Amino acid sequence: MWNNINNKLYKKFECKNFVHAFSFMTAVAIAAEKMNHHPTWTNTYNIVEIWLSTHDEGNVVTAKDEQLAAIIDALFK
Ligand SMILES: C[C@H](O)[C@H](O)[C@H]1CNC2=NC(N)=NC(=O)C2=N1
Repeated sequence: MWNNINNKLYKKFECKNFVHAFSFMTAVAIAAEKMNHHPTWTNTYNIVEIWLSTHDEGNVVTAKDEQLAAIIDALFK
């Protein structure tokens, strides 16, 4: 589940391996680009950590972040 930490939605995804992590990130990147709303993230081998906030609104959580979070959850398989 996503946690609201310091005005960012945060979630840690544990993937099977690096290939799974990177294919998940690729799917997220395509979705993010389509909605012109982009994650802040890190990847270490099978772990993908994601933070979502809206820079244009002064780095707060907006409906766009909630929307992207739901899409990301749906893409995690
Ligand atoms: C110019 C461009 O449309 C904006 O900077 C977009 C791009 N992607 C973005 N992504 C996020 N997470 N927040 C934004 O406010 C944002 N704004």
